[in-house]
Amino acid sequence: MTYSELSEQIVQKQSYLCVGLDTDPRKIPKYLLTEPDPVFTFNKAIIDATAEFAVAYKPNIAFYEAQGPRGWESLQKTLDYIPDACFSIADAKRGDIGNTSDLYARTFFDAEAAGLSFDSITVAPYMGHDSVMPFLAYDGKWVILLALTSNVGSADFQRQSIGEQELFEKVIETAQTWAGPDRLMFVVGATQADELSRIREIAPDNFLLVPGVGAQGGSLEDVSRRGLTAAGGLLVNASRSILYASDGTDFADKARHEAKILQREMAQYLADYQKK
Ligand SMILES: O=c1ccn([C@@H]2O[C@H](COP(=O)(O)O)[C@@H](O)[C@H]2O)c(=O)[nH]1
Repeated sequence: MTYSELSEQIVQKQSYLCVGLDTDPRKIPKYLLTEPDPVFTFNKAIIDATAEFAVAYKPNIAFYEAQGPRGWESLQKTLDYIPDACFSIADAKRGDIGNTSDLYARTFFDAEAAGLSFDSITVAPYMGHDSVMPFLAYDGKWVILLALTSNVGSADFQRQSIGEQELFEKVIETAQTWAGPDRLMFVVGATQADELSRIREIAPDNFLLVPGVGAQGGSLEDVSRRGLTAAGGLLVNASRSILYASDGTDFADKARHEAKILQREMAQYLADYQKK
């Protein structure tokens, strides 16, 4: 999916909601466990219930890898089920020496390798340019680089000063020499909304993937007021608050309700941005 197609989806749906598919068999409604593939059955219902309000879906790969071969099968079926109009994100947080990153990129981008062809993958920047480049070798695919993450441990390294900058700023600035905003996004936690104005100064056009609203307590309003751009520029993720809104037979209805609440709020922030 291109930058302008993503931006058009945001306008069309009046939403920049990314639904995180962090599907844990221990948390899904018990009655689904008798299904041949409970994780896929759950994801299918969640996607059907939320597609009207979401522009992106983000399976977190850990939840699938933890299930072994069955998990990979659920992941592949889930990716195939995500509507073409929606942006898909493999939240895999990969990155290694180039030789190895190349295989990670093949795994998530080349359908002929592992059966998966995500639009994008999250990548850790710690090993530098040659660990990221193999992901950028795939035309039309996106790298979403961890910049300022939502967890408290982000202070350990990402907030450390190096010269005039903090490390996350250096990551954002340097990575922009590797690819343009049409191929490169950054992860910025919703819990870090205070830093968003500063981040927008150094990355005015890049989309930001923003996890941390809902279960982690980040404010959608703060993120939106500081992070929105003319193209939208945000994908705000919510996983647990949508997926596990109910553990009963009404789980999909409740998920839809939660997604709709977030979309309604987003529509308001988009309208406010246009008026600025
Ligand atoms: O900084 C980060 C980077 C990634 N995540 C991931 O996003 C979702 C958040 O889930 P919630 O249930 O909405 O809290 C999850 O997959 C994380 O691994 C993040 O939270 N923060």
